[in-house]
Amino acid sequence: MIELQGLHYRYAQGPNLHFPDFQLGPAPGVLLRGASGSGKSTLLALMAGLLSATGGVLRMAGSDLSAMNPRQRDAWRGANLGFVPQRLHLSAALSVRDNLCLPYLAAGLAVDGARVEELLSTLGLQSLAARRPHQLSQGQAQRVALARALLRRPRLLLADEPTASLDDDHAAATLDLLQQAAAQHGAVLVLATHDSRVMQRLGAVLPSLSLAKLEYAP
Ligand SMILES: Nc1ncnc2c1ncn2[C@@H]1O[C@H](COP(=O)(O)OP(=O)(O)OP(=O)(O)O)[C@@H](O)[C@H]1O
Repeated sequence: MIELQGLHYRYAQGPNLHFPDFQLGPAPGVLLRGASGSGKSTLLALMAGLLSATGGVLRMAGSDLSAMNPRQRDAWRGANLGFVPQRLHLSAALSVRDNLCLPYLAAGLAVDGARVEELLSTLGLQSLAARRPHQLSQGQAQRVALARALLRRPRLLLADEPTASLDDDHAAATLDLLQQAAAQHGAVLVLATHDSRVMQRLGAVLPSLSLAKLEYAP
């Protein structure tokens, strides 16, 4: 499902990041761990097909992303990936329900109203569907972002530092929700974090891919 071999990425004005070889066995997901600046967000962007590797192999859900051009990666992303970003990027002008319709419209697809209602229901958002994002708590807004990520039945669910700005109780609830939602919707969870609370809560359930100190190009 996920395989890294000799993967590296060089920023034009920055470091040459080398990622460890890795293969995800039969597990419900993986934790991307490492200190600040070790490359977690970069690896997540490579895994999401948003960046193109400088070299090496990156296989995700049966596809070699490193061999695709940007257009192929865009198509792959739409079909296979749900992304919960650190900043949720909900549209302030739209209701919760319309925020969930937006990805279909942006992709030029007909809105799957039944799927929108299903996610509103399974994520406990039905009573909030007419509200706008500023009328939600942070946890509720995060659930909307999670629902949005799951809309198109992704095989992979990527989350970037989902507990970064949360207190202990909300962090625990968010991790449980991500894990349950991924399992319920049949997606493999990839969670980037440097939060030790994530390790404490999910370390026994999910294997880790630990990023080491940066290696700069000679
Ligand atoms: N656009 C860029 N240009 C040049 N260097 C960059 C760029 N983006 C990131 N870097 C560098 O690449 C390295 C990895 O950054 P990255 O954001 O992937 O780390 P991270 O582990 O996600 O950090 P954090 O936990 O602080 O978010 C850092 O040294 C960073 O300074």
